[in-house]
Amino acid sequence: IVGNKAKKLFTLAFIRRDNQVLLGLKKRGFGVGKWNGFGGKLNPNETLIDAAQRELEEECGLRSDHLAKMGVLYFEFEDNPVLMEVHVFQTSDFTGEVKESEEMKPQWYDLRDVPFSRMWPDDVFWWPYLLEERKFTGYFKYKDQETIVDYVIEETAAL
Ligand SMILES: Cc1cc(-c2ccco2)c2oc(N)nc2c1
Repeated sequence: IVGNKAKKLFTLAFIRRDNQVLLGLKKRGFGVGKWNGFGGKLNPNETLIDAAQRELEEECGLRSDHLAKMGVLYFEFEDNPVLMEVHVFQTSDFTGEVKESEEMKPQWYDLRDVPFSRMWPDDVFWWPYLLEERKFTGYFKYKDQETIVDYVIEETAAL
């Protein structure tokens, strides 16, 4: 399903604490106005973990040496040649103080109150895997930032 489009790597990290998850409200740029995990593009010569750790610290002030790989999500937009390959990480083992950045306004959410209506529409399909610590691989084709026209999600043995 991922054909031969040019793939661009991104990271996405979720911080857990007790029955809460830390989300960030994107203040500008891609996905502005949506709550999401923390992440972004890789710099040249950066590994996925390096990039995930860097973006986490830049966007919310927290650091972790224990980011566990939870899933890979592929996103494409109908009118866009790029295939986004987003590597999803999670940890409850972190240090530092939560701080707002220019990119993100962080806020703790109870897992029973996750604001899915103000997040990317694909999240409802894979968050159950994330919360149950089950590895997943997903593919979502978007028409626009609110409309999914096609998707596949599956549990993945090894990532
Ligand atoms: C199309 C799209 C992109 C991202 C993304 C970009 C960088 C990191 O993640 C998403 O994140 C989530 N939760 N849905 C997403 C959809």
